[in-house]
Amino acid sequence: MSDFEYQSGFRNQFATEALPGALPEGQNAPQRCPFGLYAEQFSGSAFTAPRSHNLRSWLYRIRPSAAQSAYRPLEVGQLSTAPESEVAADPNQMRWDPLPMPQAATNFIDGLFTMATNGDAGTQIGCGIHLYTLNADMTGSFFYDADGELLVVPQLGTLVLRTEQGLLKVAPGEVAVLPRGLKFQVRRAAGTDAARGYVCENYASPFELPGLGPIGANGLANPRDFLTPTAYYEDTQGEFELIAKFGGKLWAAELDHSPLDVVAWHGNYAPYKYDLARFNTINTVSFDHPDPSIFTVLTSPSDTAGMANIDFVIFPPRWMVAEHTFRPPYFHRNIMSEYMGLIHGTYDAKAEGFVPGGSSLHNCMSPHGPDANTFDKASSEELVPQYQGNTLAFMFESRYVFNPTPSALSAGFRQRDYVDVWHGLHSHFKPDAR
Ligand SMILES: O=C(O)/C=C/C(=O)CC(=O)CC(=O)O
Ligand SMILES: [Fe+2]
Repeated sequence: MSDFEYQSGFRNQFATEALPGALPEGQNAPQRCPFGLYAEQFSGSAFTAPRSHNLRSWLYRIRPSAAQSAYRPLEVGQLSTAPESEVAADPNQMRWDPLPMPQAATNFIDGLFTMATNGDAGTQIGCGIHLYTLNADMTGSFFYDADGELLVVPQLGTLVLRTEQGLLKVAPGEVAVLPRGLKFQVRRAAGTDAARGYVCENYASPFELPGLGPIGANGLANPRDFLTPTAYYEDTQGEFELIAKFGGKLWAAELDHSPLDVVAWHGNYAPYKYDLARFNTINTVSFDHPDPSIFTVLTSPSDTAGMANIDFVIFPPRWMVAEHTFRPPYFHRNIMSEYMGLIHGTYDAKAEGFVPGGSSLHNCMSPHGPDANTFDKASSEELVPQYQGNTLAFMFESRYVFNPTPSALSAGFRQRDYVDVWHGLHSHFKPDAR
């Protein structure tokens, strides 16, 4: 039997037990739970949230989470202590090479590097964008994030996410979402020495599937392709550290047992993973380049309809068939701010310089689009159907302006000449020749 077993569906009312009979029957909090377990509710929405957005699970565990020491502040490392360390927003288009791989032993938490944040974790608006590089497993430590839900986008190396609610294996090309508050540790899957990727720490409304409007009942990311783990527990005593991110800072508490002691659980608040290759990509079969919203995988809405706190958008392998069209992304300026990453291959707006593991930032109303080489090629190429197979880019797009961190601004891996990619775009204007 594989170590990894999943239940299919997006935010279903799942029910899973690692020990048959561990889930109470017909109620959540019996006077005494089966097998002497403790009942604990784990909530991701206010109790009074509308039923469609009400998120909670009931965990049946060996010890309640409250059985831990007091918290003490912990050194923050490369993680931004939002908001004090934020610099003012910057309208410059920015691009970065990949974060260099670590030399010394570095686990997932040690290796987090904050690139940009917006909004504010305390008031639950906006997000933090982090990179991770790691070459070591978390063994004696566990982590939870009170500031936000974590969308993990591996770019290199396969991760094993050992969570309270079960085990997930996540490879490049897949993404995982770990709900706010979930305790977990990150290890490397067999065959992975080092790993690298992106994390969107969503301070606000949890990710949900976008509405499909006239697309209909099917398409884009389909609910059945989301996978939530089955219950897994270990009954391990020892000295463990529980690291929490709370209020932009790290804290630590001591545990005398592994917190992965949930024997059974039921509910709709749980981690999940999704294989981006399952995305049912919809695009033009006539002319013009559609807006990237057609590629939305998950959305975190804000209080204003249509203005996402964050949209998670991908640019997957797809056919390009548009006739009499400039096929790459058009030049544009948006109210939404865009943070991009590349998982593999090349992105169609950039002939070079935007590499796997790299990042770019185009803030509110800062102009951008294809580089000069891409413009020249796409303006004259023969418009035969073309399969764009070697590509997987993504975007964290937000209504809130991103503030790059001082460490991202001063990083050695920042491309300080990025704006030059548009310098070769000269005038072709000939008023007497249409
Ligand atoms: O593909 C699209 O339709 C639009 C995508 C974007 O807006 C992303 C960028 O603007 C990043 C970039 O060009 O580097
Ligand atoms: Fe853009």
